[in-house]
Amino acid sequence: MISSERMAAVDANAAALGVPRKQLMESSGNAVAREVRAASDPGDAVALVCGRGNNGGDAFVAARFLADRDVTVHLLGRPESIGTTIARENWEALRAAEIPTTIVTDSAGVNLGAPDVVVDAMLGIGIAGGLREPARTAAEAITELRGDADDGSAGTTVIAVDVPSGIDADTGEPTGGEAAIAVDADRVVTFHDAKPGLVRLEASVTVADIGIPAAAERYTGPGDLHGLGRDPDSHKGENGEVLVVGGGPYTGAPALSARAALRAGADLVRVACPAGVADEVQGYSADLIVRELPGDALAPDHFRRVADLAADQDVVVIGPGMGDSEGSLELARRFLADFHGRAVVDADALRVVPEVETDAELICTPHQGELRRMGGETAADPDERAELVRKFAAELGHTLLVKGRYDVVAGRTADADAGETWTVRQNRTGNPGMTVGGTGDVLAGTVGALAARTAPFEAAAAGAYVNGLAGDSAAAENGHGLVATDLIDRLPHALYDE
Ligand SMILES: NC(=O)C1=CN([C@@H]2O[C@H](COP(=O)(O)OP(=O)(O)OC[C@H]3O[C@@H](n4cnc5c(N)ncnc54)[C@H](O)[C@@H]3O)[C@@H](O)[C@H]2O)[C@@H](O)CC1
Ligand SMILES: [K+]
Repeated sequence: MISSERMAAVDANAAALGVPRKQLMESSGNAVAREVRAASDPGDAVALVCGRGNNGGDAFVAARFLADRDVTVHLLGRPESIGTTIARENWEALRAAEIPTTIVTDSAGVNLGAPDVVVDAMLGIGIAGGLREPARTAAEAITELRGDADDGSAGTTVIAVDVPSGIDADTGEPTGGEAAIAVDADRVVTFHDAKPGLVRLEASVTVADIGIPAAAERYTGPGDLHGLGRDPDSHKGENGEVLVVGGGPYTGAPALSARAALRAGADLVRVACPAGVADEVQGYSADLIVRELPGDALAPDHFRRVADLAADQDVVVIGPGMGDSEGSLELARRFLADFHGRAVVDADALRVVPEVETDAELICTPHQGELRRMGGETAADPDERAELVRKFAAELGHTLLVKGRYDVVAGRTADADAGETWTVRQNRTGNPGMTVGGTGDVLAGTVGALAARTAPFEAAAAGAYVNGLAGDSAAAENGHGLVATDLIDRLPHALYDE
């Protein structure tokens, strides 16, 4: 089962793996043609009713695969207004092949004749709101042709491409509201994986394999960055306020996390650190806002102050550079037990996570050694390791990002029917040069900034991906001599250039 949002991400990941959408469209169209063939005989009349997006594009391809049927392609809208290059190219291929087409510019122009089969390729997962004209009138015409399937009359068979037009693939409900018009299909050919909304329809559903490599789902890719876009009208603070709690024995770590959070797009980042190191932390960058806690190390009596500072933050990053003194660990314990928000837990703070009962949503970012210390297991085989991490995340009830040559990210994803499920994804970006100190602090800050804008699992997956990309770009310039600060400056590029 896959949501339309995830489907779009997987599609982008497939393109990055060298399987572009036009290739997928060829497979989708072929699958639609197979379904038409199964529902008709040679010579039968087939009307393909097409919108101007890629859903229509699938049917343009299907028409080429139906040479022995009497096909007519009805385009709803002017050819110049076809919205995507690949759909337009397939439209032009139809014209060049002299396959019969008609152009329907308004509702009065809807005339589907009396076909044996109608292919509904008006709208797929790109629909917004209720069906607009002329799609609305065409949907009514399709319903009329289909007749009352229950009375046994041999009406026209209606085959929907991906999802019946006017239906939300995620919910199965009409996109224009309960009473809105949508196509009633006999069959649906959907692509790659079942969609949650389709199981609620009466239509029979075929899931067609269109050649999306399993790696497009198993590994993070550019699609995992969807949904992180900033709203151009947003105000200061709306793109995230992050509090980094750390420092004491080390000063660089909290500063690296905080600067990474800024570069990953957070608007305001504060560092709460012991007063004894505050000047040094501040000295790394004028961009940082430093809040001092009395003494030289994080301690239990900082609890109230840290909780107050955290109260109005989107995300807290706790752990970088705090060390493992009992007092500092006790502060982490108390803070996490009391906290209700979202936090990235890194470095020495990780070891308290299994001991703490909390309502907070945690994203834990251990390396293999820290994972073991938390009670998690690891394995040499990547898939086995991924499954162990998935199970451990479910057991902890928190998102895990386990760093390694392939990072493993496991977390909760919502599934309308199954309730919550725990999913795992791996990340292949990054390189051996990143074993240098500080890259983990950069990752924690990056994930912190992203977790202010998207759900924990998505933030962890996207963070691992961009951190590795930034590392690869740093390695391209500095080889194995790369340092953690090289990554920070490359984060915006990794996140926002496609
Ligand atoms: N991996 C994927 O996601 C794949 C998707 N494919 C196809 O691509 C489809 C999605 O394509 P698109 O994203 O181009 O979107 P659609 O083709 O579903 O719809 C976009 C078009 O519909 C118009 N539109 C939107 N809402 C409307 C409304 N309420 N009334 C009338 N017109 C409306 C838009 O202006 C645009 O022209 C899928 O459903 C599937 O059929 C396949 O080609 C292959 C792989
Ligand atoms: K459709």
